[in-house]
Amino acid sequence: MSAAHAAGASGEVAAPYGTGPATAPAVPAASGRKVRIHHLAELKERGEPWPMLTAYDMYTAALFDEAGIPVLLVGDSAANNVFGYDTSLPVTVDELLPLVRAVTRSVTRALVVADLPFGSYQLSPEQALATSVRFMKEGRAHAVKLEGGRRFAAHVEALTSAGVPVMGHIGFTPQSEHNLGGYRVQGRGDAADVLLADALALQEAGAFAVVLEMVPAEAAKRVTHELKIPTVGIGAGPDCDAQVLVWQDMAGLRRGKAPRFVKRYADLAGALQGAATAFAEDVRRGEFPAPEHAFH
Ligand SMILES: Nc1nc(=O)c2c([nH]1)NC[C@@H]1CN(c3ccc(C(=O)N[C@@H](CCC(=O)O)C(=O)O)cc3)CN21
Ligand SMILES: CC(C)C(=O)C(=O)O
Ligand SMILES: [Mg+2]
Repeated sequence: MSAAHAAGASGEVAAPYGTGPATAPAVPAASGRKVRIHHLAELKERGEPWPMLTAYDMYTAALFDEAGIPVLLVGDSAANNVFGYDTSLPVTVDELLPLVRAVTRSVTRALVVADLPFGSYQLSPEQALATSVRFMKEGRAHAVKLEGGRRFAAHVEALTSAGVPVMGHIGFTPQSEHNLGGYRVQGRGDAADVLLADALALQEAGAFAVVLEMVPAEAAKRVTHELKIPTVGIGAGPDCDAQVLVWQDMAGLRRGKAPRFVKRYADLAGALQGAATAFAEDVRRGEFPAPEHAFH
């Protein structure tokens, strides 16, 4: 895939789902209708994989929405990818809320999921609900996501009972990186049974989907087949019902070594740095502004 194609410059970004000629789309792709959680369940039934990306601001939210990404995640990975922290642990609800608000303001159809940050839900189901209500009321989020399996089933239950759709997240859970001993694959060998038990508990508690991060492809395949709700993989192989990436990784804005599970579809770092360098040179040479950029 060319960079121009990947960036949508050609205007022919691949239709991501449900656009077969005679069949009604499972997700209201170009119709302008809002994506709902039942659409995602329908995609699983049809065996149609769907994409999810993070978004943290207006332009990315609007572009990804127009590109037909049905679900956007305002990740707590904003810690790393917006605020410049070295882990996702320090980011707060007060830091994430304005990003969630910017994204929900900028989409017409994507389902926007707000990631609950470390410390904002673990204390109790009540704390999880209070935080989620802020993301829904102030951020206008459509759903929330939290990390953890069986131990968080009560939290998920409290949210879904209150009308808050919940996406789970198991496998490698970055908010527990110090407990898990760093960025490591989870669910190898016997731990695959733990992964499945956690996934089933989240489904039972009412989660509408579950992220599987950095788990062996075989374990993710098993969980995907055992669950009625969709699995969303990141470093979890090809058999998940959906795939998610952090947008700055996918678009090559973040520099340095990307995790193995990342595929780069563009070189935004190169493009942006090239633009800034060209602008700087123009100004230093007195070539910008030209007459057409000035008022006469
Ligand atoms: N930009 C970005 N992308 C992400 O995918 C991401 C974040 N930030 N922040 C929050 C979490 C942290 N994540 C990460 C970050 C790095 C690796 C990583 O470096 N993985 C290596 C080592 C794996 C190993 O040691 O087994 C890899 O090669 O995949 C994995 C997950 C996923 N999330
Ligand atoms: C990587 C995704 C699943 C995430 O949780 C985040 O971006 O915060
Ligand atoms: Mg996250």
